[in-house]
Amino acid sequence: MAVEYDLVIIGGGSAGLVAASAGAQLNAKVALVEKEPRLGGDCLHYGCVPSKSLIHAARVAHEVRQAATYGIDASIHDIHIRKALGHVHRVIDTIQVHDSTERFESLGVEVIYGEGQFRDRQTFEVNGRQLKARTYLIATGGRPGLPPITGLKEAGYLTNVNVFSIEQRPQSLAVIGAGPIGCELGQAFARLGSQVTMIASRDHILPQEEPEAARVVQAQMESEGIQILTETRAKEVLVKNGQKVIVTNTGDRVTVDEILVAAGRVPNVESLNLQAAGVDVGKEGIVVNAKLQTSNPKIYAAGDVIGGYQFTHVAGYEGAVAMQNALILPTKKADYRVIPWATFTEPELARVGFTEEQARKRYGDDLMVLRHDFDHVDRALAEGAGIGFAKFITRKNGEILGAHMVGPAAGELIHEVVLAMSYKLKVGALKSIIHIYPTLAEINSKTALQLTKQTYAKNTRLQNLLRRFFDFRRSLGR
Ligand SMILES: Cc1cc2nc3c(=O)[nH]c(=O)nc-3n(C[C@H](O)[C@H](O)[C@H](O)COP(=O)(O)OP(=O)(O)OC[C@H]3O[C@@H](n4cnc5c(N)ncnc54)[C@H](O)[C@@H]3O)c2cc1C
Ligand SMILES: NC(=O)c1ccc[n+]([C@@H]2O[C@H](COP(=O)([O-])OP(=O)(O)OC[C@H]3O[C@@H](n4cnc5c(N)ncnc54)[C@H](O)[C@@H]3O)[C@@H](O)[C@H]2O)c1
Repeated sequence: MAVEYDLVIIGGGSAGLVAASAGAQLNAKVALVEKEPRLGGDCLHYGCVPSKSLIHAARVAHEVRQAATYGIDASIHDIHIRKALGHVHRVIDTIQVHDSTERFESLGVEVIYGEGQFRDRQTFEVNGRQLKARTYLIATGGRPGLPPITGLKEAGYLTNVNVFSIEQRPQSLAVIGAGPIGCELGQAFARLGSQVTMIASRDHILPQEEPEAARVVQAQMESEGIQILTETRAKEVLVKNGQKVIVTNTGDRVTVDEILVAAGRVPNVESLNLQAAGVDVGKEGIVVNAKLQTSNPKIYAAGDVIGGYQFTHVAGYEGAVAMQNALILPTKKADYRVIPWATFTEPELARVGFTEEQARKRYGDDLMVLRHDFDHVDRALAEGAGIGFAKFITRKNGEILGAHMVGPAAGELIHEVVLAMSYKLKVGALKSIIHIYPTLAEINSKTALQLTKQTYAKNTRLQNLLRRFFDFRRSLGR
């Protein structure tokens, strides 16, 4: 039976938009279904873009506070959160043009606004229309998860969905969850003048990261006046005298004006009637194989809705892989060997590949840990940013297994290592290219040089040989 579309994509966020634009440019007939009245998804409206824009405003405030260090008399009279959020929304509006309906329609994508559901394995119904496609891509993303905290709903709370629309800056803010959302926004609000308390379930913040790198961020946040309660879980929320009181498992009581919940994400699957389509859902989201096919091989899924690495760049990559498999032949496997990411706190924390612990489990003693501190990078010192370090984990032969950077511009600097890992270059390649002086990027060559230094320090035979060689040459007098 003939069908109307080559590909129907459900969800117009990072994964769906990449798939839609690439699919249409291949001349396939593509429809894109989006439940909100605009394209862009979480990243543009409630995630990466607003958070990084607010972080920028917060950094300006922080730098004004630091100005005296450089002999500049400056002070903050007031911080107008609505104006800071005005900057946030101007950035969103500017980027929205790139993700506009008109742009996608001009590429040949049929954009349909509405929330639909599968009727059977090949039919998706939206706005009373029955769409029939040869293949589908589900890219409906996720939403904030709500931990089981008694009284939280009744007391009211913020999440990344409504925090960028608040009218007033909370004088005091508790952040439940110390993952990337909690840390980025917690530090931003603290710098914008809120008294912030973070409730962290583990013994340090950012538990997905290399622990010693996460601790550098934690120390900086604490030095800025953020209170971090570690190994603590929010259990209950009470309302007293118009304030919210969080009762924790350790018996602490945190009294605040507002609560920001940043305690993980859940996939958007409920409204799609996936059972009718034969699509299985697991604990993390829609279950896919390496080619991003669901249990119904004509239906693909990509982005946050499949769990895994929940980043815009990964969603876009998965969208492209799924689109190619759906439209051409299902031969391409998603390759997660080299996936970088960064948390945009200050200092930034960036990572690619294994942590030291993961690498040790896999490679045992065939491991080198190379480290260089930013306080030995001249440019970092010049900029008053000599905090943090780079740590590369390699095999003894120089194969790079992972890299962790915490410090100024870490999210930019990590890309040199990403390139090396992607093209299977050994760590020596980072040492041997000439880096511009004085740049932050020198940290890459300086860290890579540690392999040579450590190897040489252990090789007493070579050291003795060289000593004798130079003794001999001096004895010749020429
Ligand atoms: C506060 C915050 C900060 C972040 N910062 C970063 C960052 O700095 N860098 C980074 O890489 N990642 C960041 N992320 C993660 C990033 O936003 C996500 O990984 C990314 O948006 C996932 O893209 P997606 O296409 O899977 O989902 P989304 O972008 O969420 O898109 C899903 C789309 O599907 C639509 N939809 C949902 N259900 C339906 C339905 N039933 N029918 C039709 N449409 C539907 C939604 O409305 C949405 O438009 C951040 C996330 C948050 C919350
Ligand atoms: N810069 C970036 O790339 C960036 C920024 C923000 C978010 N993201 C993406 O969004 C995803 C979700 O971020 P997130 O920070 O919400 O989730 P997360 O899952 O990384 O962290 C949430 C933390 O909250 C804790 N928690 C849960 N219930 C709690 C309770 N009752 N009390 C105290 N702590 C509790 C969890 O143990 C966990 O450590 C991330 O995994 C990341 O992929 C990326």
